[in-house]
Amino acid sequence: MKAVVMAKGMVMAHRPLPMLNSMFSRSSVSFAESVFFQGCVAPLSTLRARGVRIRSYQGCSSSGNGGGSSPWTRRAFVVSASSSTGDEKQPSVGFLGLGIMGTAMARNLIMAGYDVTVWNRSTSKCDPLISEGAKRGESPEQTAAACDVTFAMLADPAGAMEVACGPQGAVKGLSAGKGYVDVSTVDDETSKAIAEAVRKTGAEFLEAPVSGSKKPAVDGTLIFLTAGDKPLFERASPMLDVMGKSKFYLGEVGNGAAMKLVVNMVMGSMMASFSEGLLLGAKTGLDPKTIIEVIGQGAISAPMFAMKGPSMVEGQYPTAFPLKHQQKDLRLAVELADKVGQPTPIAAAVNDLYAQAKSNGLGDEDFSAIIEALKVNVNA
Ligand SMILES: NC(=O)C1=CN([C@@H]2O[C@H](COP(=O)(O)OP(=O)(O)OC[C@H]3O[C@@H](n4cnc5c(N)ncnc54)[C@H](OP(=O)(O)O)[C@@H]3O)[C@@H](O)[C@H]2O)C=CC1
Ligand SMILES: O=CCCC(=O)O
Repeated sequence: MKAVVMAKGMVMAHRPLPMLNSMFSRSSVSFAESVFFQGCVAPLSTLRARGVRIRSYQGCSSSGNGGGSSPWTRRAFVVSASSSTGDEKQPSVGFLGLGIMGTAMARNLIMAGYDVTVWNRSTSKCDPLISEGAKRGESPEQTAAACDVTFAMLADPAGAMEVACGPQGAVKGLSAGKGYVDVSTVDDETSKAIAEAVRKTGAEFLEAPVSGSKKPAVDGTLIFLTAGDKPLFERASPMLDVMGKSKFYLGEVGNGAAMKLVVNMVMGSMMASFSEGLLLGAKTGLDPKTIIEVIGQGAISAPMFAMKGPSMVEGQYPTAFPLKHQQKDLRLAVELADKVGQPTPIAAAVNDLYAQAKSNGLGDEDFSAIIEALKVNVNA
């Protein structure tokens, strides 16, 4: 099967798909970059007119290979030539909520050639994506009415409910044949309430919270934890593949939310424990950089420690995952545990710590700033 490699909306090379998959493995980025700089064959509009359709996406980071730093030059798409009739129309996509995650995810859909309409409460956040080819949605209702499938990436349960079911909510624009995919991290009850409202319109619902933070969102390597209407899962899969590296279908609505809360409950505790370790070691005179190195070589090594540790030692917390959202997830996890009767004393204690950090003004910092709350406690 022949396929097409594209970057920045331009065709770069035609190769058999298995060859492309190996060429564009994460270790062969330099080839992607050289292909990018050497050739372009046809613009995306020509491909669309010919019925070419995106099949999958490889997030090729150029870092360390001397490539450009612009997100436009850091990736390539693999698209398959469509059937000779080219009769499968690409769905139009709505994206509601352009925060840290939503902006990067919507951008990947635009770059993959989808017809994307974006909406955000603070409208100025739409502007960069509009200049990259998106249409401006007037409201969640109008966006959902205009699109085949609409994604929502909101801060919390209240935001997700407002955007789906509020006065100008997406539900008012939905009808049979459309789909609503909520990728926000919320609790199962919120997700079920949105599912019910969506399904009453005849549209389909999928919850699809993501594991992975700002960089995986930029690189298109998120992990989708989906549940809900299977036909919508199948219909949305090409879009999920553009934004992510894998996807799990977990059955009934609520299971995706629960999976996401389990992941983030563990993550919040890990970060708090790592912070305690760094501070304890430093108090005893150990070099924190050596602590990070030792941890990185053993059984408790984690990409998160390697990635965040060095900046934590410098007292820097560039926001990828805001601390206020980590606290929200711990709170929701503890509430879920309470509902199903599972003791989670560690998560409950860690939730209190994050809540305290949030009330001390750290909410908009990265969640790794939790170490600051422990410095305050220790010195108090
Ligand atoms: N950052 C991360 O690493 C990850 C985050 N998540 C989850 O994804 C979701 C989004 O996270 P992130 O992008 O980081 O968050 P941000 O805080 O950057 O963005 C939040 C978005 O929600 C919107 N919003 C909040 N409340 C409302 C409301 N009442 N009505 C309409 N819009 C609202 C904001 O609009 P406005 O711009 O107007 O404020 C903004 O678009 C959260 O549920 C988070 O837990 C999941 C995985 C990773
Ligand atoms: O929810 C935020 C980050 C989650 C993750 O990195 O898996």
